[in-house]
Order: sequence, then structure tokens, then C-alpha cells
Amino acid sequence: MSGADATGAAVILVLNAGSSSIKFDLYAGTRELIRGQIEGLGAHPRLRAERPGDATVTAADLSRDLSPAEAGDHAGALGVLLELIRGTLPGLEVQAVGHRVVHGGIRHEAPVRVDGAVMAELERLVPLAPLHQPHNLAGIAAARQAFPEAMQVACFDTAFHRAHPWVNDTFALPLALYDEGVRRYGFHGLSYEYITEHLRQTMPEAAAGRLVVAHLGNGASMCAINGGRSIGSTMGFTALDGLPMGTRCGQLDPGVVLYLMQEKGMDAAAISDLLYKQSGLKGLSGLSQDMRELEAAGTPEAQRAIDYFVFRVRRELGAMAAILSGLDTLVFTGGIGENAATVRAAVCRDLGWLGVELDEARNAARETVISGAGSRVQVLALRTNEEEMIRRHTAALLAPG
Ligand SMILES: Nc1ncnc2c1ncn2[C@@H]1O[C@H](COP(=O)(O)OP(=O)(O)O)[C@@H](O)[C@H]1O
Ligand SMILES: CC(=O)OP(=O)(O)O
Ligand SMILES: [Mg+2]
Repeated sequence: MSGADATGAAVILVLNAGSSSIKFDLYAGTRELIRGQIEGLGAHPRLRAERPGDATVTAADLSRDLSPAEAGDHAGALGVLLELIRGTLPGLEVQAVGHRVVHGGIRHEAPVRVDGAVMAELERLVPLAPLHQPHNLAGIAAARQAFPEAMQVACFDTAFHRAHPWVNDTFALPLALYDEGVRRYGFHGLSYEYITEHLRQTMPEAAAGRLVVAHLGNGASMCAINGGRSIGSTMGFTALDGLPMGTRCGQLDPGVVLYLMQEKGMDAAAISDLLYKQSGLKGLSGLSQDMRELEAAGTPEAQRAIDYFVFRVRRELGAMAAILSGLDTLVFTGGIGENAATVRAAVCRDLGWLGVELDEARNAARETVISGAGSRVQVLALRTNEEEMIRRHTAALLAPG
């Protein structure tokens, strides 16, 4: 059967291009055939893949370090992945490809099927997400070529936040700018949506309450969620705002940008390179954008970069709790949030006033619930799954109703 596996389940490929990784997942229905990622783009690229349900192939068989010639950038990495996926496909046809698209602009509150007009519209948003949108759109173009019969679906990081209260959706600029789309969009929405739905199924009380999710990865943001809806995000018009990130500065006095222009004679391209690619953990440490490398380095510069990251997460946590009028549940997710127990411990230190009491042993043991029995706020470390969220959206567009 075309576009289906032997059991008749639709075959859906998901591509998720982040700033330092491309993640992928191939599904037959809800069953994963092969999943993995090329991570460390911009540092040390490595392919990690696994075939759940196929005992004849181990993750070690499919995983390897990649040379800069093979995967020095997102385009090279995408080529490696498509070749791997095609090699896994004999007899299967991909019916739809679901893509993470970071910026959806004003118009997109829900996933859409991509046609020429949608593609042109999304191209116009490239300047607002230079580390992501070009790779997201290149993924759509490459997937169209590789799987010409498949439906291409764009799932937006901004969509989950589109119902923000107005005060959180705007900057204090003349209103005409708001009307033309200069707004606080917020990103990582697919991750926040996945976590919210996961809690709805597994911990419905947490899902219904006042929730802060800290998505701490190479890109990092936090989201205040009330009754399942996003009411605030640390990211704004672009994915530069809020927390410091691997190479992005996070919140910055706009006066700094004026200074760089007026006193240092920097043009837009040079400032963009500085703020998107040379700042954050990389700029502060002078060493690496990668939290694992900073933790391993143990130098004073690396520690200061980690300290600044933790400081800003704590500061935004206070702001998020304030706009929620309190806090019931705090979730850590993303590559750092899921794995870096020391960062989680540093964020939660001395937060008793907010009702947060971390259980150090549970935290170190990578348990899901990492708060102590007496903690008023429940603290969780949860694996996010943007790919699964994209699969659900894509399947819904394939078979509406
Ligand atoms: N075991 C770990 N300990 C500390 N940090 C980790 C660990 N595993 C991954 N990370 C960090 O997670 C970040 C990448 O997060 P991820 O969410 O995968 O990135 P992206 O934003 O590109 O999707 C990197 O800074 C990486 O060092
Ligand atoms: C929006 C964003 O920063 O995404 P990522 O964390 O994947 O880079
Ligand atoms: Mg990511």
C-alpha cells in the first residue's frame, strides 16, 4: 500500500532542525522505525541513531563521529540523515514529512500543509530566526526532492504562544509596529506543548495548575503555563531574547546595539553575528557553547559562564512565578535541563521562599520527580519530544477528523 507499511500504518518522517542539531524520527503509525540526531553542529558533530524494535541493529552500529567535511554544517548533516533514512526504507513510502519551523509569524496559529505560497511567506521570516529558519526551510526543500509524493507539513515553535495576553505579546513601542508584527512571539512551543500534553496524561493536576517549563538546550527559554495555556515566554520577537544560550546573548539592553552601531561602527551583519553566534556560553567562556564541555573544563571562565546561565534562569523563574501569581510545578527539559543535574541543583538552590525544595539524591539519580517529599512546588525533569508532537500534528493533517 502506498505511503504505508505492511500493517497499513501511515509512514511519517519528522525533521527537527535546531541551532546545534538535526533530530529525526521515522514512524509507521505511532511505531518508531528509526530515530536519532546529528548533534554538536558547530562544535563536534556526531550521529546518534537507533532502531527501536529491531534487535539486529544496535545504536552503536548506527552511531559515529562525523568529520567536518561530512557534517560541518546543517546542509551536510541533512544529506547524511536523508541517506541513512533512505537506506532504512526499502519497501516503505513516506506519506508525509513533518517539519519543525521555528518562526510562523502573525498568521500561523496551527500547523499547515506547505505549498509554494506558504514557503514564500516563511522565507520572509528568515531574518527573524537566522539560526533556524533557513535550515527548517532547507529541510522542507530537501524532503520535497527526496520524497516528492509526500505531504510536507510545517509545525511552528511560535504557535503555542499565539494566545498570549496582550501585555505579554507586545513591546512598549508605538502601536504601528505591533500591528506590522513586531511582537513577542515566544519559541520552543512544540516542546512546551509536548510537556503540557504529557502532564495532562500522567499528572493532570500539574497540567491544570501554575506551571513553569524551563527548556534549557543550545537554545534556551522558559514558559509560564496556566491551565495548559502559555501566558508568557522569555523569548520575544526572535529567539535571541531571554536566557543566555549556547551562542546567543539573551536579554540585552537595546542601548548596547546602538552603542555597537554608533561608537564601534558595526553594521547589521556584524551585530547579528555577534549576538547570534559569538555570545552566550561561548562568548562568556571563550571556550565552548556546549554545556558538557564547560562542565568538563572546570576553568574559572567556564564556571563564570555557567554561573551567568544559572543566574538568568533563576531571575526569569521569579518573573514567571510572579505573572502566574505563584507556582505549583517546575519542569526542566531540553539537553541541559534533562541531563545537567548540577545546573538543575544550582537553579533550585535556596528557593525555599518559592516553595522549591530539591531532593539532591533524586536529582543526581536522574529521577522524574526531583523535589523532596515536603516541597510545596513539584519539580520534574522530563525528556521533551518535539518529534512526537510534530508526528501528531502531521498525522492529524493527513487524516483530518
Ligand atoms: N549529559 C549532559 N550534561 C550536560 N549538558 C548536556 C548533556 N547532554 C547534553 N547537554 C547539553 O545540551 C545542549 C544541547 O541541547 P539540545 O536541546 O539537544 O540542543 P538544540 O537546542 O540544538 O536542540 C548542549 O549544551 C549540551 O552540552
Ligand atoms: C528556538 C530555539 O532556540 O531552538 P533550539 O533550542 O532548537 O536552538
Ligand atoms: Mg532544540
